[in-house]
Amino acid sequence: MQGLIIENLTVRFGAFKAIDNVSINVPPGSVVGLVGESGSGKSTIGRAASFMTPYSGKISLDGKVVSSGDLKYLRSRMQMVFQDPTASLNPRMRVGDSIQEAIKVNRAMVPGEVGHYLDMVHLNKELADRYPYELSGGQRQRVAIARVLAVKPSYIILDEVTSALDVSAQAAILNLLRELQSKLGLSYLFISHNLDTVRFMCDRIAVMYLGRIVEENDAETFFQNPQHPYSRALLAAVPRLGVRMDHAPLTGDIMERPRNATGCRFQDRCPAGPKFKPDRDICRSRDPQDLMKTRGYACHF
Ligand SMILES: Nc1ncnc2c1ncn2[C@@H]1O[C@H](COP(=O)(O)OP(=O)(O)OP(=O)(O)O)[C@@H](O)[C@H]1O
Repeated sequence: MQGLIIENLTVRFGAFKAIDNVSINVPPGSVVGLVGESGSGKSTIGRAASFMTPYSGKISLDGKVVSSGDLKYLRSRMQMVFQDPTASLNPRMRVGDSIQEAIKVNRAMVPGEVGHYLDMVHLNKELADRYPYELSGGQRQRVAIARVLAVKPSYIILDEVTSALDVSAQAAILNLLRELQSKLGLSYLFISHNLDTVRFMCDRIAVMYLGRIVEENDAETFFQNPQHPYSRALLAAVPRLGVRMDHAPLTGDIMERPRNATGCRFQDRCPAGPKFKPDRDICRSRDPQDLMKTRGYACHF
């Protein structure tokens, strides 16, 4: 059967059972959200599926059961992006070298490929010469995504990928991930405690509570009519919920980085216009109020 299929996964840390017999299926081309409060076991599922944590149970990718002996196969088909891009990028490696390293894991590099992957995540090719510390948090996360894309995986586990970013960078990264998903036909296991972002991103949602999945449903049903009392409590704890961009924009479009002296190509739509300084090369508005006024139009940076 096609897809990332996790069956009867159990993870123990000593006597503590962090994951208790969890099964979850990420069909090809879909985005499945994993939500739940802190400590419920979301990240442990992601780490176990990537063989970073020992587990019992069965994990298969497009019909092939994978084990710790199949790491090369697994890494070529499935990749993971973490909350903190600083931790996943080598601080001593220039951005371009870092992407090149990821490309060369499975194949020979084609000239211009580094630039191609920077382009895919909407970063200027000139950033290839910079070190991670010379980038913003949003730019670093884009580089982490570019590295993952360079391996050409079909499945990506995204673990709280926007949690460390400010609101405008969060919106831009979410838009980028959706764009890449539809363009490349990727499948995501999207781990988040933020129900707004989950609603924006996901087709299906699984709810974790104390190491177990207590509800799994398609996204709209989950938000309209949650079945489990814990799901209802989780939703009730959110002061305000957004909706998917297709219906009414939560995060809107992405403001492009200014490409020339005349500035951002969305400048005419940017209510933060007076704050925009073309000479500074970035949209200056990072104020959530501005984002709300713009219905979420957010600059990349
Ligand atoms: N290496 C470890 N050793 C011992 N216990 C661990 C380890 N990793 C995770 N745990 C425990 O397993 C449980 C699940 O942790 P996990 O990080 O998966 O939760 P989470 O839902 O991702 O939380 P958060 O949203 O805060 O990241 C927690 O009780 C945590 O303390």
